Amino acid sequence: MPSSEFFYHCTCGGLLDIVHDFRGYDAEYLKRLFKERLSERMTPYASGVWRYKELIFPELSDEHIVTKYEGNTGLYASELIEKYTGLKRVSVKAQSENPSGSFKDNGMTVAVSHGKSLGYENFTCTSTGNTSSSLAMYASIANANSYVFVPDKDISMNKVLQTLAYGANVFSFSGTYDDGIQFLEKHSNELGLYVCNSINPFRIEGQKSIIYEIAQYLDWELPEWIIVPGGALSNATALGKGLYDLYSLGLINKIPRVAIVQAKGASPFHKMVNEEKKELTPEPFPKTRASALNIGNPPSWKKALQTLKQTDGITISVTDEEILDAKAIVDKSGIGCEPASAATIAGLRHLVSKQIIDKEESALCILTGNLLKDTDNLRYYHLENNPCTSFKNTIQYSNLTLYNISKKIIGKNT
Ligand SMILES: Cc1ncc(COP(=O)(O)O)c(C=O)c1O
Ligand SMILES: N[C@@H](CCOP(=O)(O)O)C(=O)O
Repeated sequence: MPSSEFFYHCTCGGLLDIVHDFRGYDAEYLKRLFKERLSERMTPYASGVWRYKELIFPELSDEHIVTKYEGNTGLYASELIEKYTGLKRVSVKAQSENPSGSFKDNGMTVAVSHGKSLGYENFTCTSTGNTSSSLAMYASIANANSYVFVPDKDISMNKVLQTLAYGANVFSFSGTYDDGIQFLEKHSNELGLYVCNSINPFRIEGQKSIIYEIAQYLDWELPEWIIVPGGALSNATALGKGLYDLYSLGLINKIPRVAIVQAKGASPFHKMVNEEKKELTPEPFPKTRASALNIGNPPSWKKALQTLKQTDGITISVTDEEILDAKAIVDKSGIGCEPASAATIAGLRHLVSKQIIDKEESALCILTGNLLKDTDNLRYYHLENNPCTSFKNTIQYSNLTLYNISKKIIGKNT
């Protein structure tokens, strides 16, 4: 039995937020501490999240930390991406290299550690597949149970299989992520389940580490723009909060501008900002091939609005075609990502072409999920959509035909 029940909402109905007292922290001391911890091995501080424990969850005793040394992901530049976006100074942070293959691990390690510290043994989430894979992985590491609720359509089966493989109990339901959240908000406490969706403020605290790690890697000087995809808006929320921490602690001296990119078919936040509305109108039937962004009622929209205010940020939406074309570029660059992540590259290309981002400025895109998370879209883009690479035909070629065809194609490319 948990020692105390955990609630996610304030009595006003809004989501809870965690406020730290950073008084007494010195920027130079923190920089030294975080640098020293880069050489840690097999202690919680070897994690790219817990390295920054003082800024995330200082009160937690180390024995409660459930970690898989998440974070510590690559920061890359690519000529292909530079050409595609039209920006000379662009880099990508590959959260896709996290242990379960998505940025969710940065937040999940903190949420599961917190739940365990309260004595919970039963964890839950609703998910389009990445949150559930991440939760299932950490719950198993913690010898706990996970119960996850996934929509019965428009999500990637690879992610559901990954979730099952890690040992979760999976319930599929008819509806979207938004319906799943409503269900958990109503029933989780009664069922004794600890919710690991991003309505849980500990998820947001953990996800702040993404921007901490980027800042530390870049010697505390950030690019002019940071671009994130927007679904439930947890990433955008954590980014704004993390940037504010870094700035108020004196670890950076300038806050970059944030651009949040939504998929056109699931863009209620962008619409609200664009139409200068005060309240978000939920999209009842969100629909995008970037299934991780298939969210019509993002729980964290108020917090994400705060990010826009604090960073002089902007929003944009991009079509599925733009997302898949941008994804093909990221994949071909050798970095790779799932469609939702590529929304950032598609968005950046748009912003540069509209001169909202100047060609001389610098930008960093956060790639949120791994290339292999969604093979349906790979099949659609590279096989179904492209007669040249139809495996059905290739297998039927005789050796001689194959030799002649490949010689022709290779000759054209060299
Ligand atoms: C791979 C991936 N990218 C982007 C997102 C959107 O992030 P957020 O919901 O924090 O806006 C998600 C899921 O939420 C995701 O799984
Ligand atoms: N893409 C997400 C949906 C948002 O989930 P949350 O963790 O922010 O609640 C997923 O993978 O489920």
